[in-house]
Amino acid sequence: MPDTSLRDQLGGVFSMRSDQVAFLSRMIDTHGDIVKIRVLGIKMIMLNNPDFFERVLVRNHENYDKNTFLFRAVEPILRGGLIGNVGGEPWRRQRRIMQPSFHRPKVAGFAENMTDETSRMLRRWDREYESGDVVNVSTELGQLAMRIVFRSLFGADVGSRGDAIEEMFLEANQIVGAFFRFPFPPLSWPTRPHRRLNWIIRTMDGFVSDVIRKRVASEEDHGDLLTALMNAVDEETGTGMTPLQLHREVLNIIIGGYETTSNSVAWLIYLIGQHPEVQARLHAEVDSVLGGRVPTFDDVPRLQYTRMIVDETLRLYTPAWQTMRRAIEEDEMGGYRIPAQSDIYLNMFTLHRHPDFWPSPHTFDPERFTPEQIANRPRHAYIPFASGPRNCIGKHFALTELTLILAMIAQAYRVEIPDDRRSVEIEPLITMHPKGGIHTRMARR
Ligand code: HEM
Repeated sequence: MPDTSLRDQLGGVFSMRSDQVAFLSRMIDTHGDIVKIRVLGIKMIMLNNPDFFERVLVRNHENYDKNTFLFRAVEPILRGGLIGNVGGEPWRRQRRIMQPSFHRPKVAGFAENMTDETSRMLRRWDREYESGDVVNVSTELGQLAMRIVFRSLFGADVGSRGDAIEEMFLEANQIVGAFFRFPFPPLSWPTRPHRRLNWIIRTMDGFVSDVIRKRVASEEDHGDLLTALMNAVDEETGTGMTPLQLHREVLNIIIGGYETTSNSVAWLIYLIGQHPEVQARLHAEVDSVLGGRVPTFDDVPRLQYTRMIVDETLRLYTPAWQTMRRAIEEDEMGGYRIPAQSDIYLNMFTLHRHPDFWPSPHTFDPERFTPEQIANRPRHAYIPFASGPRNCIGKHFALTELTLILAMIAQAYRVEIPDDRRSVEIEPLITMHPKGGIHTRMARR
């Protein structure tokens, strides 16, 4: 199997810290779609081909679990919740219990939270900004995504703590993101940022325990995700979650559902602001489908071009851009032997820009997502929500949210990226951030 040279192994220590994505892209350009990466004593096999992704995530998924250094490293944060759960029967049971709470009818019920919160944000923009003001939309959209996930989970119980919790989340993400770029010292070492991270986790725990405790005492059905999860039972055993497991899953849902969507909307705004012709078509679609009214869940399938913009944005700036698996038994891929116990590194950012499947891969072009073009590509060339049994449980929630938010912003505003803000670097933290945020000129339509 192609291997990183000694020079790259040594240089990789610096490169992974300064520009991880460029380093990994270079390894693929040099060696092809399967390559051994070795940096700082960490060994992993990086894959970059739709067939290989399909093998790991779908066809031979039973052979791959999450017992990898990446998930072990974030265990103090995810603590056995669905995202980092190693796999096997404990994961399967949790997923069985939780899956119905994310089915279509449930998501339909959350759509109103999404449109209500977006309307509130737009009304505030109308009050606070003059038409033509330049706004850092990343901050605004972070708040919006947090409010939507909190309101969907806790109904009215979020209260005034939402803003403080959002700030803590951002800070935690910076600390963990820095750790991912350079995983030393371990999170368990009491450095200043790691102590701060622990404090944030304890504060979040306090908040979540508080809400759950009140809920258990009240026994009321609040019609939110928390109630659904509290009442959810495993259809095979008839048992539900313990309060501790529920607590962990709530935190995993916040972690899975906040940053990913907030960054996606920021990139959406950036890309339509850079492409006036796409924005004009978007405006034409939302005007004709919605005629000025607030969209509903049933409008989502009709907002076809809006959805194509969403899909193309998730390709270019795929939020959950990397993950890992461990090969339990030996396997084979592309004629190469994958030894048992290998760490497998899956990078969706490079996969989604693979030149064999994406002509002009770095160009924004929503036309890639017409039904004809989708049919002409291998299915696993595009997997922003992963694939197979461990795909994103919140996929429909997220796609509904992104489509509704984009449609509502487009109904109200024309966005334009000022010349001095057009070049935005990616910041690969846990999710793919726009470095310094997205600044746009917002003109009321
Ligand atoms: C644009 C938005 C989103 C993207 C791109 C995204 C992406 C992903 C990906 C790639 C995975 C698989 C991770 C892996 O295999 O290591 C995943 C898992 C997960 N996501 Fe999302 N996600 C998004 C939104 C959400 C939302 C809104 C929620 C919850 C409301 C959520 C909750 C979860 C959970 C709980 C898992 C773990 C599932 C399991 O292992 O069974 N995500 N997500």
